[in-house]
Amino acid sequence: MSQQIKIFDTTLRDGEQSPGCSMNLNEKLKMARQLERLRVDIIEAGFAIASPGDFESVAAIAQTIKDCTVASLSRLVKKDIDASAEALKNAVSPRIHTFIATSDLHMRYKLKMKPEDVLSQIDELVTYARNLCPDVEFSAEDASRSDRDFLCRALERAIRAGASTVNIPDTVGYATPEEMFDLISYIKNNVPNIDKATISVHNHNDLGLGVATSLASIKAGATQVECTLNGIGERAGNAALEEIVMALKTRRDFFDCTTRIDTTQIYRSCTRLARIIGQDIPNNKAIVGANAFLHESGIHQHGVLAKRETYEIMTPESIGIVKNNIVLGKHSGRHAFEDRLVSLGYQLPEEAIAKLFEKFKVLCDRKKDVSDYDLEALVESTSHTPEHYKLDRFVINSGNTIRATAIVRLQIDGREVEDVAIGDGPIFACYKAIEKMSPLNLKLEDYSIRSVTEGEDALGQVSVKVTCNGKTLTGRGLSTDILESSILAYLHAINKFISLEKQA
Ligand SMILES: CC(=O)SCCNC(=O)CCNC(=O)[C@H](O)C(C)(C)COP(=O)(O)OP(=O)(O)OC[C@H]1O[C@@H](n2cnc3c(N)ncnc32)[C@H](O)[C@@H]1OP(=O)(O)O
Ligand SMILES: CC(C)C(=O)C(=O)O
Ligand SMILES: [Mg+2]
Repeated sequence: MSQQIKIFDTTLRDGEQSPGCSMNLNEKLKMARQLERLRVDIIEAGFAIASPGDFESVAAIAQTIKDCTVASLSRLVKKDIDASAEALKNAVSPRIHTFIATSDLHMRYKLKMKPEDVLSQIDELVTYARNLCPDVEFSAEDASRSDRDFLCRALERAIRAGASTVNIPDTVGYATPEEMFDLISYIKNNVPNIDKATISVHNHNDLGLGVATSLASIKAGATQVECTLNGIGERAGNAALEEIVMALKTRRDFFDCTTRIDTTQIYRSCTRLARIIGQDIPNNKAIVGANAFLHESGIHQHGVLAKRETYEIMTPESIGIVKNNIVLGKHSGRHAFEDRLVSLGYQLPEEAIAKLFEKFKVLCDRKKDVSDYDLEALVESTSHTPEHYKLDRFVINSGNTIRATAIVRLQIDGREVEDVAIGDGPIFACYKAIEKMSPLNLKLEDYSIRSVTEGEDALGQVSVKVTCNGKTLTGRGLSTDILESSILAYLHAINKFISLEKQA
């Protein structure tokens, strides 16, 4: 019988450790609901001790998600474990995930602990975690660079203390696929009672091998794999969920493994994440890149026309790319609009649908046909952040021989405010005018624009990264006018800062 592999998604924890990928509470909840629809087995919701915001997100996800286990990360430290247990107290299926490094390098220079003390800490604190939660995962950080026999002793002690999952991370993406295969085989043969625990892997992508080492580990007998959507994560990222899942599905003949994943939710999950964090998926990204199912050259086109399988090993439909024959536009009514939202996987409250329908109608005046991409962009860019700063209107004077001048009028908490500024280009003139109206000390770190759809009336989505008081947040704006999208993106980031400050 095929082996079922558990998919442990850490987009909201390790993924969020990726620079510029921070998400606020609403964004994390939105992603967690999507991960539930994707049917991952475990959602790592955060690191509860890390900050009040992280604690709150773990607690909210634990409370909301019913069909997946919800995990919170903790160092092998009492107060971290307590924070995880507390944040997870309302979860249907909670998991405390606790870790400590087992490599000489980490123990000596980072933890400044003797190996024997690490083992005692495993005995004491895995037991402590197990008394607070029936499901405990233990990770041996930097396992792939650890002394194998010491690693086996650490895993043995963790299982004896009550861990039901032992995770063998390739923390710095150093291992080759063959080495990971050997390591998992060695652990299976040398750790007493290993059959009482699920063997998991968590592989990083520093050498671009994260997916390959994960698949090799599965081949050797690991039955849980930790991964993230789009492969986001610390440094070069983690193994990409969509690549692992589709490799197992497409090459079932080779791996003989299944997952619980609804693969038709993959495309939606990856694009939704990309929109939320404001990081585009590269065109050539495996599975979900824009080019993944395109055929450019004549010989390939000829082959695909003759028989699709000549150049396609999976179908776009299998990851949820669907063509729709009902065209949404200015003459569409609320029923068709709502129906399309549901088919795109959005279950929204009445007021949210009503607000979106209004925006949809405004968009229809500017755009002939509204595609699924437009609609998704509209939903994703509809801010759940209270709009303290709202755009009223703007006027720009710009040209190739003059510096740009922008007059921007805002509603700030209902008050009308206007200012003017000169800048290098129209966008930066607008940003300067906004900065003059705000007491915040804002610094634009990154700006990117992309066309969400095609044609003259395409929607332009602007993503900005802005730093203020040591925090970096992203903002997104969407419009058929790129100057308007740019202003909306900046205001979105400002509104997020203000909401964060009000929460603190
Ligand atoms: C491989 C990974 O992805 S691990 C997860 C990485 N993620 C994060 O670090 C994000 C969240 N982290 C944080 O918010 C903070 O680092 C906190 C709240 C956890 C700790 O903050 P601080 O108390 O200020 O400590 P700081 O981060 O500077 O240093 C880490 C401390 O934890 C210790 N530590 C690190 N890992 C572990 C562990 N697994 N178990 C026990 N102690 C550990 C370090 O030795 C160091 O101890 P010291 O303060 O006695 O020198
Ligand atoms: C905390 C552990 C599982 C981790 O993220 C790593 O080792 O990369
Ligand atoms: Mg990691």
